[in-house]
Amino acid sequence: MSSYILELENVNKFFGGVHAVNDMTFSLKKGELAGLIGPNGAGKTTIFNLITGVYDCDSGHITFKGEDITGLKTYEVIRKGIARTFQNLRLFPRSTALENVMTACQQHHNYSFLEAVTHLGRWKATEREIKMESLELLEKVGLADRAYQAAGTLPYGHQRRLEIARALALKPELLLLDEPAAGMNPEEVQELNLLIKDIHKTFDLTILVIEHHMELVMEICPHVICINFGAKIADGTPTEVQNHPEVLRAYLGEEVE
Ligand SMILES: Nc1ncnc2c1ncn2[C@@H]1O[C@H](COP(=O)(O)OP(=O)(O)OP(=O)(O)O)[C@@H](O)[C@H]1O
Repeated sequence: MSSYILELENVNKFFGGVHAVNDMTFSLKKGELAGLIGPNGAGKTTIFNLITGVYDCDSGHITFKGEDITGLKTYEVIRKGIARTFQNLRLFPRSTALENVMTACQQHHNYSFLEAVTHLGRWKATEREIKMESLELLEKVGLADRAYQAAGTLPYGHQRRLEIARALALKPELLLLDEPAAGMNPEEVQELNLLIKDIHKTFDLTILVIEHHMELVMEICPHVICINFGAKIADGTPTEVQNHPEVLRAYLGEEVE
């Protein structure tokens, strides 16, 4: 069996005339903390959408833990052990932070429809368990004191942390983070770096993080993949990628942070 947890093999995706993902091939080893970088419109989010079944690949294969997951529906991909956060937050803004996490936690617990509507049987004990688990996750991401606040009223940086807690509630083996630092100030970015490193270790996760800013990725990811115009242009250590002529060219005219 392959030692890779995730493998993309010659994956292609077109949107009309736009070749958004061009013959993409890369692999992640189990337990890696890897970064996917590239300029605006390079195809990073589309790759996440292909992995998570939001879009179908036009050709190529995606393998997770040795199993071909190409063409699976999003809920099936989640059940296999892949969770993600979104560039544009997808929280339930009127629900509390706790409720947002509990909703995701419920995926892993069983009680019947009848038990749910009557609040009898396994329902009470399970709900208690889900609440405890969710509170622990909120604590992990530094939001314990915000548990009962409506998600939509949390500061932006906190909402991003809440999205991470919600993704962790799905108990993934592979976590995909789509620009988790977007909209954060430098201090928040530093705190986020520590959080990503911490959850990577604590939850024994493989993490792939999309980042437009090189600095964040270079600081926390020992493995970096750089793409431009849908195609991979570099794949290696931060130093290898940072000094790669095509990467420098891709970022030329953009601020290399
Ligand atoms: N649903 C869609 N329909 C049409 N074109 C799309 C769609 N999604 C993405 N694209 C196009 O595919 C290309 C890659 O977009 P994508 O969002 O994956 O890039 P990105 O690297 O994530 O960019 P950013 O850093 O700005 O988020 C772009 O040209 C984009 O306009």
